[in-house]
Order: sequence, then C-alpha cells, then structure tokens
Amino acid sequence: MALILDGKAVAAAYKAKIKAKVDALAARNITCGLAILLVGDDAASRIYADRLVKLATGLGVRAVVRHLPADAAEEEVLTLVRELNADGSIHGILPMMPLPPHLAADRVAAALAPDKDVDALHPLNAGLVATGKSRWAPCTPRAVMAILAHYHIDVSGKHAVIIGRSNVVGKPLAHLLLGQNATVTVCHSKTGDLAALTRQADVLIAAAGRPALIGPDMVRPGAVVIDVGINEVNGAVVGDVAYDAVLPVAAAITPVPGGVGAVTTVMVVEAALRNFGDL
Ligand SMILES: Nc1nc(=O)c2c([nH]1)NC[C@@H]1CN(c3ccc(C(=O)N[C@@H](CCC(=O)O)C(=O)O)cc3)C=[N+]21
Repeated sequence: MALILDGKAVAAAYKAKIKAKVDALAARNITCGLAILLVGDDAASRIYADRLVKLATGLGVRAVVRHLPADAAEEEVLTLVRELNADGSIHGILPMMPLPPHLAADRVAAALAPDKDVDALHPLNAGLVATGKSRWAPCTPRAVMAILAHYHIDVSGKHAVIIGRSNVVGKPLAHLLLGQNATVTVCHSKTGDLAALTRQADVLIAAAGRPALIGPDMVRPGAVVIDVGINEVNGAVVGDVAYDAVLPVAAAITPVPGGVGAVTTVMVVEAALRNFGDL
C-alpha cells in the first residue's frame, strides 16, 4: 500500500511562516492584498478561487476576486489588469487559467506587472523559470516540488513523466524537475501510446484535467504518483488518477483533495507576500 503524501501537512509548515510575516506587516499597519482575476466559470478555477479567498482571509491577507463574464472583451480584461497593476493595495495578481478561448493568454500575461505576477506568467518571469534563474515559479509546480522535498523524494537521475503541457503546470514543472536533475518526459493529448511512457515513470505527474485518466495498468509498481488534476464529478472533487485502484501499485501517492491543491493555495498567499521581502 502506498505512502499517502499529505498536502495538508506540507501546507501547515508554510502557513506558520506566512502567519509570522502577516503579523510583522500588521505591526506596521500594512495589509497584503491578493487579486484573483477570474474570467468565465471554469470549474477548477472557481474551486481554486473559493479556496484561496478562505485561506488568505484566514491568514490575514486581503483577497479580492475580480470576476468578468466568459464573453468579456480582451480590452476589458487588459484594462482590469492595468488597474490592478497600478493599485498600491494589491501586491499579487493571479489570472485564472485557462482563459476563455477568444482571449489571448499571452497578451494578458504580458500586461501583468512582473513584480505582482504570482504565477510567473509574464514572459520575463516564464523565461527566468525556463533558464533556471527565477526567484519564483508558478504556484502549482512549486507545490509539487514542495511535496517531494517534504517527503525527501530525490528525483535526481529519476525518470519523471508529466502528463500536461500547460504554461501553468506542465512546462514550468518540467524545468523545475530538470533543475533537480530528473530525466523528464512531457506527454500531452497528442502523445501516442501514453501508457507505454507512463509505465516507465519513477515519478508520474498527472496534470491533464481528465478524471480517472491514470489507471493501475499505467503505473509502474513502486512509482511515486503526483495527482495535479482538479475535476468536478457529480459535485465531488476528484483528480486525474483512479486513486483507489492505483493505491496498491504506487509507492507513494497524493490524494485529491488534500494533496497538491492544498499546497498550491499556500504558495499563492506566500507569493503575494514576496514583495515585502524576508522581514
Ligand atoms: N493561473 C492559474 N494557476 C493555477 O494554479 C490554476 C489556475 N490558473 N486555474 C485553475 C487551476 C485549479 N487549481 C487549483 C488549485 C488548488 C485547489 C485546491 O485548493 N484544492 C483543494 C480543495 C478542493 C476541494 O474543494 O475539495 C485540495 O485539493 O485539497 C483547487 C484548484 C489551480 N489552477
């Protein structure tokens, strides 16, 4: 039976650090502000926004959700980004991805003030992640790395197989894993014979957004399985891994909920506080 990689335990250590920083700011009458930019109503983004508001508020960080309709014009979105860039009470901006298909995610990313860019989406920050020189990476890949570090899972020389090539998860995570000397394969919806690749993984990371994509036949016995998926199925939140079936095959596995997602949210709040330095 696999070791369960408990995201809540990893999150707890970060929450304590965040609380100390928030208290130090409060003593100087400063409140950190996080703006969440949600366009349309992607289910995973809505779950994420709800969670972030609860967590940030509980930790003493002001979180505001700026919600635009799914058919918002690009100029409307860009105007809102510029407004948040200029707003001195906002220290971090998180545009929820994916954006509706008529909007160009790269133009929204490029409009962000690089210093307020919580998810390292601006081309400057994304480029620094790709060259291994960044001060910070997107929050979900950082959460994956934090879980691996917490459980002393060394990826050096290991084969990490990522399913998903988004700018928010798959691509930056590949760079972070390469930085730790893993051998990385990135798979996606056009990959032929996915199972042949996933079965070679020492560390298998599913970030496809497809419930039960990963069954036990796709997992090498003894592999570490990291489930990044957040899917809503009949009102319940499930990942991309058929958890109960994979549990007896894997050496270690993250649950959903309570795995990567639980760490990602604390990474966002931590990122919003970054502009205040170490204190
Ligand atoms: N720019 C951008 N960056 C993202 O990282 C990003 C995004 N856009 N768009 C949406 C997806 C989704 N996502 C989640 C992260 C954490 C939880 C989360 O907190 N999950 C909890 C609770 C789930 C529940 O409510 O049961 C858990 O897994 O334990 C959910 C969803 C980040 N995403």
